[in-house]
Amino acid sequence: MRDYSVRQIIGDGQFTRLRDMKVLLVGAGGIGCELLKNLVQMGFGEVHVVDLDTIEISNLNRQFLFRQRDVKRAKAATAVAAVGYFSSGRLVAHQGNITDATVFPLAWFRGFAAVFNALDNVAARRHVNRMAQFASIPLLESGTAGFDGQVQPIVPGKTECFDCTAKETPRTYPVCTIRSTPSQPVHCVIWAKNFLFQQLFGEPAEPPATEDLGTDDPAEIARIRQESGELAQLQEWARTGDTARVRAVIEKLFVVDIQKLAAIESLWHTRPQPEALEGFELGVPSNAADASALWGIQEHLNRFAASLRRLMERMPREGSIEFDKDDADALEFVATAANIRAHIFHIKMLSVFDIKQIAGNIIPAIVTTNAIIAGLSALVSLRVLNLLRVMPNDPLNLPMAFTSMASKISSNRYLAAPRLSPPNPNCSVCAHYQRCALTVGAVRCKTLTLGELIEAVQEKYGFSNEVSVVDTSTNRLLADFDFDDLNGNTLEKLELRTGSILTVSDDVPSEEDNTVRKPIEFYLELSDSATGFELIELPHIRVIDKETASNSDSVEADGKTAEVDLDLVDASGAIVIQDEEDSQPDAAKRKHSRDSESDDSTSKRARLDADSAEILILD
Ligand SMILES: Nc1ncnc2c1ncn2[C@@H]1O[C@H](COP(=O)(O)OP(=O)(O)OP(=O)(O)O)[C@@H](O)[C@H]1O
Ligand SMILES: [Zn+2]
Repeated sequence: MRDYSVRQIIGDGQFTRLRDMKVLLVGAGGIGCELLKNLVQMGFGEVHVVDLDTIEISNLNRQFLFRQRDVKRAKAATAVAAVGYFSSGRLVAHQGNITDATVFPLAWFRGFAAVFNALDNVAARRHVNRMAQFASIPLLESGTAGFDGQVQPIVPGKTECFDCTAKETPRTYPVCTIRSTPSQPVHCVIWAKNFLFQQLFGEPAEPPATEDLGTDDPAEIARIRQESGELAQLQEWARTGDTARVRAVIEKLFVVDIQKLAAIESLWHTRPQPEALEGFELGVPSNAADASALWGIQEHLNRFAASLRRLMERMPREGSIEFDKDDADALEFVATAANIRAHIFHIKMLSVFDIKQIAGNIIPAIVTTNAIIAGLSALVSLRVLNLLRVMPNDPLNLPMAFTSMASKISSNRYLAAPRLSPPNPNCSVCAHYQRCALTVGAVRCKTLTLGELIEAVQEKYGFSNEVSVVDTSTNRLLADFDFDDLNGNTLEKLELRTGSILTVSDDVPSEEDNTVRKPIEFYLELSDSATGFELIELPHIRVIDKETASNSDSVEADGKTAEVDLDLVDASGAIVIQDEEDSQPDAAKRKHSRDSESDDSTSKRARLDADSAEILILD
């Protein structure tokens, strides 16, 4: 009997519960295909799979539910069809973007016993995390990067959430390191790809502001500015496909510019001085082009000249060329330019293959890591769903699993399972606010004004007369203690709809009990079925005093409005909040101190969780 093993592990009674459970899997890629197979084999009663994408040929090497004939078909439906023949439960596929609140509203999330994330980007992960918090359902978050992988169980209110720790943003380098003082191969690759290739063949870009150059040295700033001006000439040659100028371009980039740079003595007290390629010769590229071998400088020069010529020839036809690692001319140009620059600056040269990985921001997906992580995610879910009776009263003792070979968490073990942390009191997603859904009839939305809503909230939860209301989903300030211009507008006019998140906060102590209320986030749901003529039905939640809710004294009551810069008004009349780090949650901006053990695992996790498309592997 197929269920035999699971029944043995969790017992017949618990297996009956599992058979009744409906779970959601988001993402049917590398981890998702493995996980779907696991969930079906475990016997969950109903599994829904969401994926927005269709199958690419490059997915076939690791997304084993897909075959050649499936290329271009929807991932979710194909994956479901592939496991259908051994499934004893109900399977439902959805092709769509999980962040689309009209297709996947909060009410829909509420129907699941647990959500499994098998995504590849931070934005979607963050969205599902927030929905799981609103719906109060456990989330099994997972991710892999090469040999590293991680599973984080998130139990709302009990363990830290995906946003409790800052996620790494793409790595950036000061302009001066890239343009003047490279010291690592990656600096040369970025110069070749993001600066040189972009300047010669890309859409014209704004020059960086002086304060962004990362240096105060006036001679160096003047040189960078002059170099940019001289590039205009090179751009003109590239744009018009003037291939007679190939030699002149090389002369400018690798001789004249380097001589000028070498002459700025202040730069070379602590670094080796670059050496210009004076008297270089150009020859014919050799036929043997092994991309994983290290070529000599002459071969690089020959190939740089040849790829430059080919790209120049394309320019009059194509207008501009965007860097694409799979465009052979573009890759050869960037790889050879990076290595010639590395040679000049006495930096190690790399193979074209290695440069392709760096320039394409590629970390190879390892099918075994995906399988291990999917297996752990499925196993941990038994604990999260209380199907295993092991220390059920200690949610922090759920294993958060890491593979550790590459992340060096432990040199002796491949897997590490550190204890979970409780929610970070400063996390804007799981701790800083209280949250609940607010259902308004679709018809009522056309008449209900913002002012009426504010009054109802004040009355129900004991807020003062000076509340502020922010539409967090679009970052608009709708009302404030000295901004009530929109109070007469209806929710419909304010373009509030299903999926809008309204944050209501207050800094003034309530008259009722002289305490300052913790801000509330309302997830707005418009319902066709909600009728009734009463104002609105506000959910019953216990409104906690801000001081008791948070034991941190460094946090302001309202992280969002505290950073408002009131200078932009949108079409609806709302004030657009100019938040310096829009994409970062409040938690990400604040330092979160922890003990050293969890610090270590946290920083590892931040690295693993970063959007894989944005990670740059350096060594
Ligand atoms: N917002 C989203 N809504 C639904 N599915 C998503 C969303 N964002 C990403 N996904 C899906 O999550 C899956 C992640 O899988 P994986 O990391 O293996 O990436 P991939 O796109 O399949 O592979 P690769 O990036 O290497 O081509 C993909 O199938 C992707 O379509
Ligand atoms: Zn959190």
